[in-house]
Amino acid sequence: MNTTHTPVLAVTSGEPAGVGPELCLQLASQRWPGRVVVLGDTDLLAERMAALGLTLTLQAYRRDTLPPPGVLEVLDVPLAAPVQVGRLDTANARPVLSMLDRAIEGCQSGEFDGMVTAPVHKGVICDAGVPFSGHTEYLAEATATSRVVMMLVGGGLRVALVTTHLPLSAVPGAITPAALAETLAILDDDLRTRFGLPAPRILVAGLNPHAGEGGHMGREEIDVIIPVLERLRAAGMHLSGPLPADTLFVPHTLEQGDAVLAMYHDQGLPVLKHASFGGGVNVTLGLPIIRTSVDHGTALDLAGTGRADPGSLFAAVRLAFEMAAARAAQ
Ligand SMILES: NC(=O)C1=CN([C@@H]2O[C@H](COP(=O)(O)OP(=O)(O)OC[C@H]3O[C@@H](n4cnc5c(N)ncnc54)[C@H](O)[C@@H]3O)[C@@H](O)[C@H]2O)C=CC1
Ligand SMILES: NCC(=O)COP(=O)(O)O
Repeated sequence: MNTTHTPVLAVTSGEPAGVGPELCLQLASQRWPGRVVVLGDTDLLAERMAALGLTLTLQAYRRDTLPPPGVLEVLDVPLAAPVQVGRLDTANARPVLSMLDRAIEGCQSGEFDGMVTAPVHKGVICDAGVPFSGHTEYLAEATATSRVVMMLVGGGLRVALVTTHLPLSAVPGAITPAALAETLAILDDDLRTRFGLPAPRILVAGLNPHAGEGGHMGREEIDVIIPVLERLRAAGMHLSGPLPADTLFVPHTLEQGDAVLAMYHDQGLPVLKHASFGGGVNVTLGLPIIRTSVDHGTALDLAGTGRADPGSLFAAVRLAFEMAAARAAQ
């Protein structure tokens, strides 16, 4: 690793009416192995700080000026409309996307070593007229990456998904041989290169109850999943499955793998969140840049109360620094 380089992370503060801004303020309470730059509206952050009785110093981010210890660096991304805590406003949807654009641009140019995202509200961005299904898909498009993989880490588990934010009715059609093979290739590669596992063992879930029960409860296992797994095993990957998803998560089975590949969002994430909510991290694999995120949403019900748990954001920042260090060491 280049010892003279101080790693810099961009942290987008997300939906301004939600808990993101106040969680970002709490980043100043921790010591980090590099610079943490919060992207958001400076006035809103100052307002939220005063409302919660927090005493810390906000300082405008300047790329070439190291901040004194203990201050929170802010890269100002002004909002379009005043914010009422807990109340969504479509007027602020585009500034929320501008935070992402600025962070992505900074990661691509080398200004930032990675980005960490506080939660956005997908619905209000769509209501503002911008089709948006999640950071994961937005980042893939913005970086011209044809496939990325969502993986959540926490509670001793790593759970990746073949499909992300699509209606349940569209899931079977999206489990194609290409989608499954590309997802496994990205997962296998990132577990080796970014998570230090030289021969990752992946537990692959079936799609249907009991992994299709020999074709009596669905044919996706026979028609798609088994042939892909056989092909990739022959190519050297360590894959188990397709395993019935209801028993895949029992301790005895989990011990036999380093990561789980679930077929869809609500097959994998409820288990992960049950095991780790408040301390889990969402990582986007397969991107040319480093991106981690919290495991929770905008929590509009908690915004402005100071009761939101910052544990997941802290874990996301920690992991992004670790990934940046691993990349620098390669
Ligand atoms: N990374 C992201 O940008 C994510 C965004 N979302 C978005 O957030 C919005 C709201 O989603 P919901 O399903 O309501 O999930 P949510 O995570 O916002 O809330 C679910 C429950 O968890 C609680 N909670 C959330 N964060 C917490 C924290 N830090 N500390 C303590 N309690 C916390 C909330 O108060 C609520 O009771 C949706 O638009 C969704 O798409 C959801 C997940 C991730
Ligand atoms: N359930 C995870 C989630 O919704 C986060 O998605 P993304 O915004 O990280 O794509």
